[in-house]
Amino acid sequence: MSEQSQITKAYELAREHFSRDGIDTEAVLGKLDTIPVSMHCWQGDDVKGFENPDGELTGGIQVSGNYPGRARTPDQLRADLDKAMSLIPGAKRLNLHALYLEADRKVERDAIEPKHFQRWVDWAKERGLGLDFNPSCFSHPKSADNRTLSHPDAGIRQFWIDHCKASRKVSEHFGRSLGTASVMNIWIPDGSKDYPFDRYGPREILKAALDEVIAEKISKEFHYDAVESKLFGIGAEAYTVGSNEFYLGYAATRGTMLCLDAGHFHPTEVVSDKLSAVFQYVDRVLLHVSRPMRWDSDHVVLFDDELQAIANELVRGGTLDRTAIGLDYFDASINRIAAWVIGMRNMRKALLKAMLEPAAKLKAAETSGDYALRMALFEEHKTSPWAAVWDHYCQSRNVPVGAAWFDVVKAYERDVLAKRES
Ligand SMILES: C[C@H](O)[C@H](O)[C@@H](O)C(=O)CO
Ligand SMILES: [Mn+2]
Repeated sequence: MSEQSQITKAYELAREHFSRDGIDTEAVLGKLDTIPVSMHCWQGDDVKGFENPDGELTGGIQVSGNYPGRARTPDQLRADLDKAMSLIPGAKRLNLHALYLEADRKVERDAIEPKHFQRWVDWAKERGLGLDFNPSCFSHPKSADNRTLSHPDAGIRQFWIDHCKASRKVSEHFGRSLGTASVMNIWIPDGSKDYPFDRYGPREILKAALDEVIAEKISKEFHYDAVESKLFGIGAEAYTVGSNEFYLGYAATRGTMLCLDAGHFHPTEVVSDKLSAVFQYVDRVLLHVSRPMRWDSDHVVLFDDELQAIANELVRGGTLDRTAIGLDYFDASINRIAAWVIGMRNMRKALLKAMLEPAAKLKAAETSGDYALRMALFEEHKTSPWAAVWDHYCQSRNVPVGAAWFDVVKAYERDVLAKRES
């Protein structure tokens, strides 16, 4: 029997298995197809961008590793994205940072315009992709002292306010051009290395600055604002202006999205437990799915317990429609395209596995207080034939099944990446 027929046969058995719990796997796969995952452009070039690629990465985030083949031009990055996306099933978006503009001369951040991203828009349109956006408030001389939107100097602060305002115009242009709203996430590195005297003042300034940034109404048909909290950064260990409490309050009172980055909390805290809490107060959430390793290390997303717990929460809580899922990590120590593919496939795998849970039985067991049954069902689902459904999903969506995608990445590495300057 051919491998293709084996996959189909295994799927038919799995389909029967899940139908016994009233789950229609075809309907699940149809739904899965429609859930977009936003792939972050910055995994492809170690967060360097095209404004000043030789500049230093600042803002308390770090890329480690020196694997050859990094994209050095927008065309190279787009080619790498195409290759990665061809190996990932389901709906995808691309998440761009302002650093990835294209211009024939230097454009200051407060002067970026939609035209500097038009080639990205054309590329996305040809592929039927949505675009998301981020102002880049780091890796710049004006962010050197770890203050941007909360800067005490009104001139510097205004520069960053204007950058964020200009970014909203770019984001709106994405939404208008592509017919799908762009989510624009504001993350700033503002904080301090050691204990500050004044924790209140900078937060008061930040609140006013953000209010100025979002003052102009933009239709949600085209654009959403999101704000991303953080616990600490390198060089900002003692105090982060945009903390979780700050942004939760901001999003709840201003009606913006709240961005939860899986690496931005105390190591024993998990985003999966926060979702059902914040959804009581904010309408929409942006997820930065990442993998912290002892700190906000931005490791490649694995198919691990927390990823599954995040997906379970979105499915069980019925909040998928209120969530924008994006990835956020940057690993320069391995093939960068493989890093994208692994994380993106894992995200979708976790969503699929969550959608195949015997939800009705689990709910009934919990409601009736039969916690042993609940535990048994959880445990049995771990080894249910969900992986056969995943293989069929990949096969039927014309992307490689199993690790076959890795051969494609290796061939691309040999034929394309290895020929790039080192
Ligand atoms: C480059 C990203 O915007 C950045 O990683 C941000 O989202 C973040 O998580 C900073 O720690
Ligand atoms: Mn993030």
